[in-house]
Amino acid sequence: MPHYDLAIIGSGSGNSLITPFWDGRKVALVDGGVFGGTCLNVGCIPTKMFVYPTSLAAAPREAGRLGVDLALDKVHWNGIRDRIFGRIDAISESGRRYRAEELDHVDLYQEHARFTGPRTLRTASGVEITADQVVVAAGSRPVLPDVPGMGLPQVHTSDTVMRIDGLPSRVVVVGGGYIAAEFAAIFAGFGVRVTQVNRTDRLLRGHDAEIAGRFAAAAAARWTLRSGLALHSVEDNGDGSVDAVFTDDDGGKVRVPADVVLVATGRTPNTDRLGADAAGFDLDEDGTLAADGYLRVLSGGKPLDGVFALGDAVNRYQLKHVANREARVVAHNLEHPGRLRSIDYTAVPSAVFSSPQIASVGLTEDQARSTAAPGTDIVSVVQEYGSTAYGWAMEDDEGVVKLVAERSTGRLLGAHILGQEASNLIQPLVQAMYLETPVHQLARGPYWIHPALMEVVENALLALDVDVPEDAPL
Ligand SMILES: Cc1cc2nc3c(=O)[nH]c(=O)nc-3n(C[C@H](O)[C@H](O)[C@H](O)COP(=O)(O)OP(=O)(O)OC[C@H]3O[C@@H](n4cnc5c(N)ncnc54)[C@H](O)[C@@H]3O)c2cc1C
Ligand SMILES: NC(=O)c1ccc[n+]([C@@H]2O[C@H](COP(=O)([O-])OP(=O)(O)OC[C@H]3O[C@@H](n4cnc5c(N)ncnc54)[C@H](O)[C@@H]3O)[C@@H](O)[C@H]2O)c1
Repeated sequence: MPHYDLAIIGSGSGNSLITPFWDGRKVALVDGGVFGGTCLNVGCIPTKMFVYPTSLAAAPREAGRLGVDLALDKVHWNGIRDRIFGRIDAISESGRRYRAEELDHVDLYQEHARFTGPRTLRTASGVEITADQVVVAAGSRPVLPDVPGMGLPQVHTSDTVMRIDGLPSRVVVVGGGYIAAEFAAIFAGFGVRVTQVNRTDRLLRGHDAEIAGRFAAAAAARWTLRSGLALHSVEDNGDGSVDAVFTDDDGGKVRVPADVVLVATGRTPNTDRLGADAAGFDLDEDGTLAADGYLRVLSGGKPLDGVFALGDAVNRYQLKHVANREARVVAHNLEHPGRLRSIDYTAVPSAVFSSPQIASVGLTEDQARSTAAPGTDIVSVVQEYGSTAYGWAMEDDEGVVKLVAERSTGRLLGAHILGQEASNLIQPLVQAMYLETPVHQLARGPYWIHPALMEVVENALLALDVDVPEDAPL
């Protein structure tokens, strides 16, 4: 039975735990999937490598409004696909080889494993591994609704849809979350007839209602949006195409023909396939591992020494920058058991790389108003890109910055941006929330470059009706 100083399940964010500290110590890295995990192979990176070319393909529509006639000649899907995965597959393989073959102190087990005790694992081939310290970085996987037709070759999740052969003519996207929004934009930008179907009227739940509403209006101008329909089945038409069949609130059937159906109905943590019960690990209601602030896994409500978790297996954000931060905390705690550091989830931002983009941090307006202490005055503002010089240059009529703050203190509670470069424009607002910089100081202290698109953020801050102290910068 091989014994290790450290055993890690998951080569995604878990891979970064193998720092020089472990040179001369024994490490087991166990991954039953593709080396490098979700973000590299089937997540953030390949999706964004499709988002950029699709934004170029959508340029003629934008340019025409500005007096520049552009034409899209052809989208070489297979060429784009092969360029993207030519890079990614090579990175995954060289990472795998480095761990498997070039590091004497690391053993890579390329198989599924289950816990048989808190620090004991059994791999699929029957190897028993024990370790002084263990990290669960097992990630999450797509969930498919339990309806007929999910096994048809035309039905995909985000794990497979990026590798399909040839650009389909018609894609049905099922779901109203991040993945649905991003892939609907990718395919629509490439000229595919996209129908996005959501169960409820509300896309991007969890986002500020006004931003989600504006996004839905913008999306409906780019692809077909249907709501109030639940997936009933996918049926094979026998000619290579399928019908995605939905039921409406009255039980009526709606059929949408498609060449590809992308099911994007959420992801579930891989903790159910881990033997968490045998290990005695506590699970939260959503299936994530329960952990304390030091990211030690709980058992019977108490932290297990030397058993840590990170990423989608333990947090509800399901975001790579959160998994990366947790990995830094866990790496420190593994190396310094006497000086544990805790994770800080202050002001976690996120972005949806759709068309238009959305970026968000902090509370929605509804959350701010409903959680405010009695007597607290909440203020908000919506500033249009089109109200700034760069917005005029772009003839923008979609983009907005929405800010939510506390009037008396000028504390920024939430920021929500819809439009071009939203994922970049949000960053000074993330900094302000993290560093607790009041709105009047952020707006009036630093210079903001004129006439950059970022002026829309400056103007939103200036327009927020917060109390400004007399000695505030002018
Ligand atoms: C399509 C898509 C786009 C995304 N885009 C973004 C984005 O733009 N920005 C962003 O911040 N986030 C994005 N995400 C989310 C992000 O990819 C994840 O939050 C992140 O990759 C999670 O990392 P992780 O280390 O927790 O898990 P993973 O990277 O999933 O690693 C877990 C690994 O554990 C292995 N494993 C699991 N169980 C076992 C077991 N029992 N035995 C052996 N091995 C096991 C798996 O094979 C896997 O390789 C996206 C996700 C998807 C699906
Ligand atoms: N840019 C990013 O940061 C990014 C991009 C992609 C994914 N991700 C992460 O991956 C996670 C998973 O993404 P996702 O879009 O799959 O999940 P999600 O939770 O964002 O959305 C799931 C959607 O599916 C719908 N749904 C659920 N069950 C359904 C059913 N049976 N029938 C019809 N609709 C159903 C829900 O109403 C919801 O609209 C996200 O939480 C996100 O954190 C992040």
